Amino acid sequence: MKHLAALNKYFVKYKWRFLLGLLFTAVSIVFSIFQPIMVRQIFDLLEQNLNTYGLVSDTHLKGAFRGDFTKVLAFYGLTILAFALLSGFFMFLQRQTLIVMSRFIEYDLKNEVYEQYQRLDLNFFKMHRTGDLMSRITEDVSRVRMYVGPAVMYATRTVIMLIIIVYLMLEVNPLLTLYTLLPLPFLAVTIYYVNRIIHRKSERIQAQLSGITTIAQESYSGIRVIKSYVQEDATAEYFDKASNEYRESSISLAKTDALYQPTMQLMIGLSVILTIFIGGLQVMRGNITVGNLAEFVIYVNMLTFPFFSIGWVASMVQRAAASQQRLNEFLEIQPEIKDSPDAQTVVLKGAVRLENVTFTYPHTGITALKNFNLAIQPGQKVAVIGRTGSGKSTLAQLLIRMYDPQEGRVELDGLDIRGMKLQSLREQISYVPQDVFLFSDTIANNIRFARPEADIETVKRAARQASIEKDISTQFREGFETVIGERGVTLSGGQKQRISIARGLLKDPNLLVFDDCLSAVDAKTEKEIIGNLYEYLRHKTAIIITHRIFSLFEFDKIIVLDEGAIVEQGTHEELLSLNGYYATLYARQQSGEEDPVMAS
Ligand SMILES: Nc1ncnc2c1ncn2[C@@H]1O[C@H](COP(=O)(O)OP(=O)(O)OP(=O)(O)O)[C@@H](O)[C@H]1O
Repeated sequence: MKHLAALNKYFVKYKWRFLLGLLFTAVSIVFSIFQPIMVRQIFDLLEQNLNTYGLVSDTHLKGAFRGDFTKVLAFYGLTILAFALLSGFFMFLQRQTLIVMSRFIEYDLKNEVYEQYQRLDLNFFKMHRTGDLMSRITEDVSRVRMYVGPAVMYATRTVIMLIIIVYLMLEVNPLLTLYTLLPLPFLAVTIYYVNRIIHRKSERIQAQLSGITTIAQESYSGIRVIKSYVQEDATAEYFDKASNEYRESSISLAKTDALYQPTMQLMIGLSVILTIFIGGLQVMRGNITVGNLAEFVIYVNMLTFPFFSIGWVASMVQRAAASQQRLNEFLEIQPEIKDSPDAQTVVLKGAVRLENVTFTYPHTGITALKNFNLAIQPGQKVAVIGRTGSGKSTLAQLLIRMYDPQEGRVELDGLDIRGMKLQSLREQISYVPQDVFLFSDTIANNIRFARPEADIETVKRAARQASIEKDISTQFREGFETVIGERGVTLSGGQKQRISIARGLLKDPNLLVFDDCLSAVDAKTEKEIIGNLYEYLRHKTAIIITHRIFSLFEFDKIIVLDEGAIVEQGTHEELLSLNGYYATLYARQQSGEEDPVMAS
């Protein structure tokens, strides 16, 4: 329960809505209480007057008596109706305040969780599964909403109702009150346990459903592989097995559900029978009136839902507490990569320096860079070449401070990047990653991702520089407004890479890092892009990570990485004359051979 205390700030934030909600609840209950009181009065009136009515023999007098009595009954009927309407109206207001408040809190909480996701560093995401991350923002938040909304609402209703009704009942007859209330706690306990069983079963069904969804999703996205390996039957069998398990669980839940209602009805029925039986005896003894008995029967009916909701609310609160505990733990995580208190905003010119940098990925223990040194002057173009897994991408990740090195320092313009504001640092570096990620949005919006205010001409210029403009305007009917992604057009690997390059170019900073982002582009287009880049990068610093040697591009420096350290460096000519790894790679590339070392 203590975990739920974290939500109190929201009750304070929405205090007026909350207090009004409580007031409406109380008013609605007060109006509903009049109904049994009025019924009691009608019964008592009937009891007292029917005997007298039977004794009257004069037809004229009998008629007048009946007329008056009908008027009284009509008055009571209309009053009960008016109170019921008023009670209903305030119940409506109660939901409009308390349930609406819970929706506001849900919205705030989702934003809080989402903002925390944005704050956390890459390491966190590497260590958690996407499914778990998604369930925090969906399932956990909605379970917590059940606490701040329905649970609070029903709990308040139950408490107020119990106090008023039990007081009224005790006023009439304490013994009858005891007997009437006796079965109701059993009802609450039963509901609590049945709810737990239902919840456990629903959880299992939910997990199975998400398993089925994953299988279906993978089958759709991997349909080409499935078909080409003729695995349709095997995949269908796999799906069938998962689907069958889901069906079994659903049937089991349906059985429990089917028992739920009748059990409840049975308990309520028992209560009513007990009330009538004990109450009847009390009436015969003259302790209470028939009106009291009728009043009690209505009270029992009015109390069943509150008792029912005790069990329900208890399991809701329990679930919400578990979810809130997970959320609290998550919200308390401090990202390792964050602004230091004295972090500076910088304007970068593009000087890069890595000094004795050693970096080990925390969750795998793989040391990707060892005692690494590199110095780049503003405006220089540097190529980074090396076999797969040699640490090239890691170098890029360290420059944009996705990770901090365990040893050594990374400096830009002579300043340790740990002393710079993260936003300022990342805003001034264009990083074109190896794995392209495009959003399900228009091509133009994908390109202007870093600068949403960029006009279409700027977008087109960036596309032209990345040699993708022609493809966009000639191949897609809606040009730059074409939506890409699941429900839009599918782009080729090379097209995606070039859109990603255009996104990086449009940002237009002084320092650019291209991480093997021309691997899916054909030789002719590659030549074209390099030609464009040559001009674009004239006054900028660029680090181009690549598998292939761009002999057309005159690099100030080419470094060859192996196992996290520089093994060769120099200009193209210098490296050729070394006759080492670079020279071998160049010779293979010139003769059109695949590089066996690279592919290893
Ligand atoms: N996010 C990560 N978490 C853990 N280990 C990683 C991560 N990224 C890379 N590594 C490991 O660090 C080493 C260097 O990887 P890196 O991605 O820097 O190599 P690379 O030279 O860019 O390779 P490629 O050319 O295949 O992209 C590899 O052994 C790799 O397995």
